[in-house]
Amino acid sequence: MIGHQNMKIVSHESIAADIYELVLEGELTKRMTSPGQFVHIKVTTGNDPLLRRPISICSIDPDLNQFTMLYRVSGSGTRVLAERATGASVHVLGPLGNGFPVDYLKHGERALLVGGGIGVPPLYELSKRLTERGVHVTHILGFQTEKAVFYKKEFEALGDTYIATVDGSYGTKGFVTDVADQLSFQPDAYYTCGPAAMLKAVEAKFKDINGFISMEQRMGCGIGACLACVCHVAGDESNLLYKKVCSDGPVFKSGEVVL
Ligand SMILES: Cc1cc2nc3c(=O)[nH]c(=O)nc-3n(C[C@H](O)[C@H](O)[C@H](O)COP(=O)(O)OP(=O)(O)OC[C@H]3O[C@@H](n4cnc5c(N)ncnc54)[C@H](O)[C@@H]3O)c2cc1C
Ligand code: FES
Repeated sequence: MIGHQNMKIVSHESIAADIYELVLEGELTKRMTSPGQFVHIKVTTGNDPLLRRPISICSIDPDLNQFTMLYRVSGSGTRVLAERATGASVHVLGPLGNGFPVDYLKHGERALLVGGGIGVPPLYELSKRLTERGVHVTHILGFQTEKAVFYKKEFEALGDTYIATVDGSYGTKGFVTDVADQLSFQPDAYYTCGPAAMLKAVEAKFKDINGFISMEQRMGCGIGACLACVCHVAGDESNLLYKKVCSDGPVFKSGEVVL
């Protein structure tokens, strides 16, 4: 159920080029149950910027009432967020949207998790949940360059982890699909989050396998009221049917929406 709360910053640090790890504490954490959901953050106590920023839930620790987000500084809102110090609080609305279906796969089955850049974070909590169920996970994580790589060790602790960088400075040179071409097994399902071009390529590559795709779209309200985030339903020739990424997604079945 959606709630909102001023949550305390218990840790906030830079972990890669322009990438920050932010740990927040508060009772709202107890409502965070599904990996792939996101929160809508008010980055300051004032009105500039006015709009909240959607950020994925990366990891949940219900015992400590804490959850972790990873974000990239890309514009005015995330720049302000990066200046918030440990001990301060930020107002959080969430958890929002529908996450990845963890129970789709059974014990002993194989999941392929494919993340690109700032689409990697929600796959971490997902991977934890899948491994807890006895699902074998393989991760393919794509970044621009070595300095942008994050959470490699964390993913390696859960399953085989392959890194691709566009400039070849770390891991395989190229895209996540270049690594996927070399896989020696066929996954029972795939889960993916990242830039639209990557999602399209992954969906095309695994067209015979069921997959779950988390979309990133510019958002306003985050709760299904403003229509800022709509995307078209696949196969709808009238082009009149749409889904709201914030409340119908952000996770959709492969082939469900136009990427
Ligand atoms: C469901 C979801 C999960 C996301 N998870 C993460 C995450 O875990 N880590 C992370 O770094 N980023 C994530 N993003 C992208 C993140 O929301 C944007 O990078 C961020 O809002 C940019 O804000 P800004 O102030 O830096 O940029 P600005 O360009 O100043 O933002 C201006 C406006 O555009 C919106 N906006 C800009 N870029 C995006 C974008 N790519 N997606 C959605 N809205 C955008 C902002 O929310 C704001 O309303 C996610 C987006 C969505 C939709
Ligand atoms: S952001 Fe308002 S409807 Fe999705």
